[in-house]
Amino acid sequence: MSETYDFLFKFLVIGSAGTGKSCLLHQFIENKFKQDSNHTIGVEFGSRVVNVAGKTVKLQIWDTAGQERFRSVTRSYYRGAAGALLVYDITSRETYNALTNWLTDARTLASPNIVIILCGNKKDLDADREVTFLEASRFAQENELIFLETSALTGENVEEGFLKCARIILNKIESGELDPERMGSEADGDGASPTAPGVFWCVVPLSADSHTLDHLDK
Ligand SMILES: Nc1nc2c(ncn2[C@@H]2O[C@H](COP(=O)(O)OP(=O)(O)OP(=O)(O)O)[C@@H](O)[C@H]2O)c(=O)[nH]1
Repeated sequence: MSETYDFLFKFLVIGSAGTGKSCLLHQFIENKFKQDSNHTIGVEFGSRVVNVAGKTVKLQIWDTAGQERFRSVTRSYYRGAAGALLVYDITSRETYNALTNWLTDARTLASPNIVIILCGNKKDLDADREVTFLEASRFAQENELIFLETSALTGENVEEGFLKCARIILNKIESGELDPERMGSEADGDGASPTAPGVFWCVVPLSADSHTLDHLDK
């Protein structure tokens, strides 16, 4: 089925294993919690068309495996991403401590201008919290990230995270701070323009249906 949209944004979901990346994507696409989520092998993919500030935006979202052994594979999917959800688990300091490495990867392999939303996931498990809201807010401020605590289980702030990211990218395009053509060329690394007018940083197939979850490398 054909669909029309004004912009196409490639998004990444990155962060350590077990933080809830696949569940966040599933909640955003399917509007429900993914029971029995297994470790992602390589990369999974989902897309959804949303309305942001009067524009139709197709989000193509790449959910990457957090396990170290897949790092070289997942890194190859960063190119051309306009936005990212950087996820840690509020009940695991280890996943919080790994954020700097993930951030470096996103800014070097995708783009220094990539818009990143920091998600402290599993907000529903407040009793087991190892990372305070305040320290993560400070980290976000120091690293120019937008910060939200989310719960893929209850759905709290999940929609907000993806939509906020899309809105910021759109604002930057409309204010001229981001130039889709120029950034697309840089991100693609081959000097080519985006494939169609209004398609921003498109390096992914255009044929995927909206509201689907496709499994790659599985
Ligand atoms: N309580 C709670 N559990 C969650 C939440 N999100 C995910 N989980 C659980 O956390 C575990 C890991 O979730 P996944 O979504 O598979 O984690 P991931 O980050 O995709 O993991 P990798 O694919 O290995 O990188 C699963 O047991 C989920 O049920 C949440 O918001 N709250």
